Amino acid sequence: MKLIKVKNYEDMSEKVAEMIIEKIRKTSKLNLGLATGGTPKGTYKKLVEAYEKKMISFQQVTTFNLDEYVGLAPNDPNSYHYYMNKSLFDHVDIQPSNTNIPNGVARDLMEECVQYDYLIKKSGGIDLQILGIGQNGHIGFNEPGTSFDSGTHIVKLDDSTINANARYFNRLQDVPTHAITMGIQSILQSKEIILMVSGEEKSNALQRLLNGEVTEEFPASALKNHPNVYIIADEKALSSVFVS
Ligand SMILES: N[C@@H]1[C@@H](O)[C@H](O)[C@@H](COP(=O)(O)O)O[C@@H]1O
Repeated sequence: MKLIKVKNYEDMSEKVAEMIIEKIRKTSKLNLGLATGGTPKGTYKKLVEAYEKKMISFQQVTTFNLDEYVGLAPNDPNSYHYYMNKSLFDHVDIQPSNTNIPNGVARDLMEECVQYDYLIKKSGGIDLQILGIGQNGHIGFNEPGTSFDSGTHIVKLDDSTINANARYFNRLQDVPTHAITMGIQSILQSKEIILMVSGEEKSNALQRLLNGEVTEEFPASALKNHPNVYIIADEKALSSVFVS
């Protein structure tokens, strides 16, 4: 894992947007893995700005999102479909048919999981995967204890995740209890991974990732088994990290 230190959220967003822009320019057909949550929002804003300045086009980009809440339809303002449309897809020239997000209201959720992994495989795999991290070390919605061999699957969210994500909902009771997420193995199959970490509330997770052991009890530690991971972390996120 290569650690790139940046000053703050703004610089992290800028840096990751630059890395994505470079990839889009260099690759004739890019499969881009995307994350949601507060962390990548600034990056999506920078990508929209770059598109508006005609610096990039998304015509040749296909996207695969990591996860979606079970039970939230695409037009639900708290769904990750809605988030992606409002944060990125509605503002750039990506073909809607090239955007993929697990369907949290699929009639057969198990089948949806199988089909999602099949779709990624059929498209040639993900070239670059963007990730955030949960305070408990989750990536996507892979909670502690998830097998490193997991493909896309349905998860019951940890109470700590429900509490952490409640800030995006009107009421705690509105946060779904389950989600559909790409598995650890699905994530590790990506050719390159960028993990974004910003803010003090992520500093313990980053400390454990950098200095702790590889264990299914801390899902992000699986990234240590991948040959091509960049961690872009800001000063607040690095505030608990012991430098040896
Ligand atoms: N499923 C998402 C993750 O993909 C995200 O990386 C993480 C951190 O979210 P945030 O960036 O809002 O802190 O939690 C959510 O639960």
